[in-house]
Amino acid sequence: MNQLTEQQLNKVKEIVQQFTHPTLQKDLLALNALKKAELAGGILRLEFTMPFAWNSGFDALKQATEEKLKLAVGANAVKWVINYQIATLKRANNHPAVNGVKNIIAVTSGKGGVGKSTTTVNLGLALKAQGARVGILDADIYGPSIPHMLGAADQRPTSPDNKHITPIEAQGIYSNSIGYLMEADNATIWRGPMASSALSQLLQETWWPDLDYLVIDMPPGTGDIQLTLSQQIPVTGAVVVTTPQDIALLDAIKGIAMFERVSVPVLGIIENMSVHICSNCGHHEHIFGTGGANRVAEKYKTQVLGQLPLHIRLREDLDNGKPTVVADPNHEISQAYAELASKVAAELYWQGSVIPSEIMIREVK
Ligand SMILES: Nc1ncnc2c1ncn2[C@@H]1O[C@H](COP(=O)(O)OP(=O)(O)OP(=O)(O)O)[C@@H](O)[C@H]1O
Repeated sequence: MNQLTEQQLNKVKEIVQQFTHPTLQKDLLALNALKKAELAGGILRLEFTMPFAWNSGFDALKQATEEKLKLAVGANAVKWVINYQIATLKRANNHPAVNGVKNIIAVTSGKGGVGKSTTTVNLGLALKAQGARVGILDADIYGPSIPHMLGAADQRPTSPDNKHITPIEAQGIYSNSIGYLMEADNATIWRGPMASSALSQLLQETWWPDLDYLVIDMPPGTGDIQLTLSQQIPVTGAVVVTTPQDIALLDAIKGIAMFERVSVPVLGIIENMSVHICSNCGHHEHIFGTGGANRVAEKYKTQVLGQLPLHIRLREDLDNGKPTVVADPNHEISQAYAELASKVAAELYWQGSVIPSEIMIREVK
């Protein structure tokens, strides 16, 4: 039974409305996120529904408002509930959706070796930790490293109906990769014009479970394959991974230009190896310089979504098949990915337009 008086309910709403967070461009009431407020047996029960993965924001909300709420309604405790009804957003070039997949995030880089796969895996896992259902498609034909990074290199997908491939479930997310289908050395035969059509086929013919976000590790570079793929894949938004070095930044600019040419929205730049953190003493050192990604973002009217450190732990955990985000969720690296994931999920929502007919309801906690 709801024992809140109208006055108390208004007070609760006011406190919720006043909460601000970097991921919110509208307050929670304007977003229609507060679905229920009830007081029973001294416990205030608040139920929210959000259109993008928001567990970090929810934690911040609890921290900032719990004491005020208890005081306002005379409750002993607050029971917090968050549900997700993650929005499906408009896809580039109005492509039809991939079965089961609400939103596709393409992780790209203008050149190889900047940490695109590292970013894909940790971003995917961090999006899951933010409350979303996540898949990863490894489209990096030049080096399909995702199976190894997820500790699933020995697994092989099955095809129960001889038409579709069942993705591999590892670390709580679903993945598919050319790396699962053939030995690493043979993957190179996928180069050339057949690569892009084969990759589109892999995307379409994977039996994805219901996913809020499918993160795609795109092949590095800005050549024909990348261009064709960007045109073929129903991308919601692309992110460009770069390092602070000038040369990598120049390649990032080419990447941004390529997406603009094929009308794929660029969510922003992710600066990898932004600062070196010494694993012995924790000292932070900007070995590749500072501010470059910010300058490019400003010039090309985009934004820096996150800055990830260069840290030996990141590489070691990936080599061991247990990415840092799951191996040590409280590590400062994992915190940086959590921040990145909540920013990516929020930006996707705020920059996109919702396709109402494709909304599905799902309870998470
Ligand atoms: N921030 C980081 N800190 C420490 N090691 C990193 C970091 N980012 C990437 N690495 C390591 O650098 C190597 C290359 O990274 P990764 O495979 O992610 O690059 P990539 O851009 O996907 O490469 P390619 O484009 O050639 O596929 C890997 O061994 C990875 O563990």
